[in-house]
Amino acid sequence: MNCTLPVGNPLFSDDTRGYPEGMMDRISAERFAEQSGVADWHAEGDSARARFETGSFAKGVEFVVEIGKLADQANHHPDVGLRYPNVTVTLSTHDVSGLTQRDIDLAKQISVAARNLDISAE
Ligand SMILES: C[C@H](O)[C@H](O)[C@H]1CNC2=NC(N)=NC(=O)C2=N1
Repeated sequence: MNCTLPVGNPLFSDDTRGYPEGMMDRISAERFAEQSGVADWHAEGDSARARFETGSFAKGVEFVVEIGKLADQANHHPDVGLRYPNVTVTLSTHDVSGLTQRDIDLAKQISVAARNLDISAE
C-alpha cells in the first residue's frame, strides 16, 4: 500500500514555506538569551519561559487576552499558565521542536505588553 501524506501535513511535514528566510531556523538557548528585549525570559533547551507577577487573577486574565491577540497576529502560540497571582508563558516553535526567531519576536512583544499593564517579571 502506497501511503503518501498530503504535503504540509502538520503531523509529518517540516513544511516551513511561507516564512521569511531564517525565521524557522532553530536557534540555541544561548542565542535567544543574547537578544535585546528578552530579559524577562529564561531560555533552556528547546523553549523559553517567563513568569509575570500580575498580583491578581483579574489582571492575569487581562494580560492573557493581550497575549492571545499577539499570538494570533504572529500565528505563533505560547503555552500559558493563568494562576493567582502570576501568569507563566512558555515559548517554543512546534514546527521545528525548538527555539526560532519567531519565539524571540513574540517574547519581546509579550514583555512590552506586560510593561504596558504595569506587570513585572519574576
Ligand atoms: C499551520 C500554523 O500556521 C502553524 O501550525 C503555526 C501555528 N502556531 C504555532 N505556534 C507555535 N508555538 N509553534 C508553531 O510552530 C506554530 N505553528
